[in-house]
Amino acid sequence: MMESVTQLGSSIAGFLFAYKMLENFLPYEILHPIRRKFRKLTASFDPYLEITIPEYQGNGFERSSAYASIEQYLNIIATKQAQCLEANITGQTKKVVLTMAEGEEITDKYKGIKLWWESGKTTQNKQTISMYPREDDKKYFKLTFHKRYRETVTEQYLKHERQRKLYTNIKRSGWGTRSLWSHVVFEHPASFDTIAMDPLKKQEIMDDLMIFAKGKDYYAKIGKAWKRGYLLYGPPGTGKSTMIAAMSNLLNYDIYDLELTSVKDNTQLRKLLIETSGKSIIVIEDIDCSLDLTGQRKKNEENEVGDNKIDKEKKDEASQVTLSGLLNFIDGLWSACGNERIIVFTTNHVEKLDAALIRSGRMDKHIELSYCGFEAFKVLAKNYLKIDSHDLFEKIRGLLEEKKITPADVAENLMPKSGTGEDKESCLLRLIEALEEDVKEKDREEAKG
Ligand SMILES: Nc1ncnc2c1ncn2[C@@H]1O[C@H](COP(=O)(O)OP(=O)(O)OP(=O)(O)O)[C@@H](O)[C@H]1O
Ligand SMILES: [Mg+2]
Repeated sequence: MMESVTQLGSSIAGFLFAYKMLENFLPYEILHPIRRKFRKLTASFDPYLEITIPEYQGNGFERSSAYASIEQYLNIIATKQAQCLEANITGQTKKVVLTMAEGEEITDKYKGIKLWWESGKTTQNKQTISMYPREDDKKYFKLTFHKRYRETVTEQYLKHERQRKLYTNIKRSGWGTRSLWSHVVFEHPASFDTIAMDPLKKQEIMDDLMIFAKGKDYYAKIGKAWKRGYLLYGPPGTGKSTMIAAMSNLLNYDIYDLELTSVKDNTQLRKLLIETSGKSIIVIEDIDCSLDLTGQRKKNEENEVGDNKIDKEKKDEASQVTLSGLLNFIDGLWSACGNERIIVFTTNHVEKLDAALIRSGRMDKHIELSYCGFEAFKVLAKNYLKIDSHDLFEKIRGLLEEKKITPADVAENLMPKSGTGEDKESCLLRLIEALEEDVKEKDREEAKG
């Protein structure tokens, strides 16, 4: 008896010793299955570390931004691999669609360190009642790497300089994801420095944003969801989209550009919004055009009962998102799961918007972007011509008081024509000419009647 115990003991010791020796030589691909089988036994010797990143964090309603960015990151790696794959399939015109089965792995390399990513899910107790339209399965990513690289991986690889992203809800399939969003890296030079508008108003907006971004404790104290809504309105070319880019650059937030017309219905809208991550700006541009938000839709449908089949099919393809669906999102789910998010609506026609949509509490701040005043002009002159003053400024000041011109048009006139070596004065003169031309036109129109 004693003998067999000793024997068993020595064979375990032998196994562990062999394992310990082998781990330095055996590739992970071979070692990995052994590890899995003998996990308990080898735990203390295991040279590999695992880090798990669950999809939902905190109370379970907050999609982790780490998970979201890993998903996107792995998508890029997988797409690159897919491109190689695609090149090998001659005569195949169909796109290779990569889907990652559970437990499947993808490898990555960072500074020569090999890393393994694995996607998986744990199935929750089906008896729990979910109030939110979220699946019961908890998805996660698992990263495995050799212990000796712990510091490099956690301090550098995982904190890899965060590139900001611009997400759109144009459907694309990808690696291991059923994500409704696709993204590109967001690089836009706009900053509040270069935005042409009244300096006091600009400062007020910047302060508002900074207070929001630092307001975690404040929002928690007053029991309010950490979110803020901005309505940017004004004519085309006054800098609404530019300001959104500047906001993202100021706060280091991702942008989710939500194209409402391609959202199927309210359910899909909810899904999209739940999939956004914290520290982000959700943008709905041209809110007045995106949707028939005035309740007209229902009436139209009633009138068109007798429509022929083709019309009906067309209508079915159209977005079924309703004003109340959007409001529910802003007030309901949004409050429950949307922490550290900014929502921005833009419109050229603020007067057309449904009062319910813009009542305060939904849109916290209304910002008007308007025609170019003298202060705004000075910012543009600095941006484009690198000047703070010029003899012609006074003349321009007078003309701007008389004439409505958008910052976009001023910018267009001020920009030196490339390759012509145009000097600053000719640029200013071109602007003056454009303004005078417009003033003359206005006079003519007035004279006509
Ligand atoms: N206030 C501004 N400050 C600096 N540049 C501006 C400003 N407004 C417009 N521009 C310039 O004009 C271009 C168009 O502006 P932008 O796209 O931001 O306008 P918009 O208000 O979003 O218009 P639209 O209503 O048509 O979407 C920008 O690329 C930018 O160079
Ligand atoms: Mg715009």
